[in-house]
Amino acid sequence: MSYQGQLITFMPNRVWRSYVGGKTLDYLQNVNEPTDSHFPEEWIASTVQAVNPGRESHIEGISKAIIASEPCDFAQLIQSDPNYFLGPKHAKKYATNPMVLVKYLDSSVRLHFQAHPTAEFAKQKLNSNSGKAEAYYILDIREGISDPYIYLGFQHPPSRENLKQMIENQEINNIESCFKKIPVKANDCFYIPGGMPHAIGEGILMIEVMEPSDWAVRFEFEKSGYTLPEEARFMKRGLDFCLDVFDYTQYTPEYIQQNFKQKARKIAQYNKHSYKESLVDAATTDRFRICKSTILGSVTKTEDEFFIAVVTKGSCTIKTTSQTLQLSQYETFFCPYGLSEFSIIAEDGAEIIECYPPL
Ligand SMILES: O=P(O)(O)OC[C@H]1O[C@](O)(CO)[C@@H](O)[C@@H]1O
Repeated sequence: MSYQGQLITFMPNRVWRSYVGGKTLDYLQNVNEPTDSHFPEEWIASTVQAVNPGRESHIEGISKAIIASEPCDFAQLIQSDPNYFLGPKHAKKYATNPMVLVKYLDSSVRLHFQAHPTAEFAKQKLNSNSGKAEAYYILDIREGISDPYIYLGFQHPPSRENLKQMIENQEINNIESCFKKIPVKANDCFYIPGGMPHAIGEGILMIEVMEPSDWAVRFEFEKSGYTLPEEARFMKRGLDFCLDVFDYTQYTPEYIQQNFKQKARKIAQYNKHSYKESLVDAATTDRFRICKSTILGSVTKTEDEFFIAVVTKGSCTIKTTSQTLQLSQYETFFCPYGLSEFSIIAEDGAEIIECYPPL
């Protein structure tokens, strides 16, 4: 088959969201007159369909792979050969679900406050195998943003009753004062467990890695002049049900920096200046893993699992037995399980973020 022995690349796959952004993604995708819009995200190698209440007629989220120069539904492609794409061990455990979702997220406004269920909550109460733990790898900050930040966990936790009242009355200033800004900069990586209330600040370009679901408790209803429909707020289950999703623990900013900001750990040395680091692994979560490969010169890479990759710095050429692929900064690819060895040449250096499923 024409996909064998090759890295998989994709058509652009922008997804509608209730907040705005995406101008940088427009620019990267050579769109005429880049502008911020309701398409602030690009879903990468995705087999997940977006849930956008009110837009059910638009089927979006699932990537189109490019196979023999033709677009091809990525979920169907994996279903046609899960042992090749995902590997027999993964396929036995998770069937055709890659179990990891990767996005570019490009915010021009602060996102609405939200919290996602843990996998345990999703299994017990939502009849779903996945919650939505997530991780952010910060790529860039827009010009003019002097204090890039995320909100992460309550620094001044409200009681459940108090939170309920603030949400019902949409007391956004009071909700915001439950948080302190957690500063972020390029190359930072944060882990956001299910249950943790959060909001991504304005002007941030990031790779977001998460469990493969679109579950969200959105507790701020209006953003950029758009009001979320009722069914987009509380997972169609009501506020009381959703108040159980929240982690009400008080986390100081120092605790967040020490415990949720990831520390890179070297796990392989390819040559003198080329190595692989782990950013998110079993020490942090059992939901997905993230690594970063830094390549200078020529390296032969052997992997015994599939991954979704983004070239975050520099550029490189990747050679397999049947393909030579030139990749520039911010280009992406999927490496199938069946492609166990390939070489990467990066004379001027490259960094690649690699996103892996749970073990
Ligand atoms: O509420 P919306 O418009 O679906 O946007 C939610 C976005 O926020 C995130 O959950 C990040 O916190 C993204 O994964 C998601 O796409």
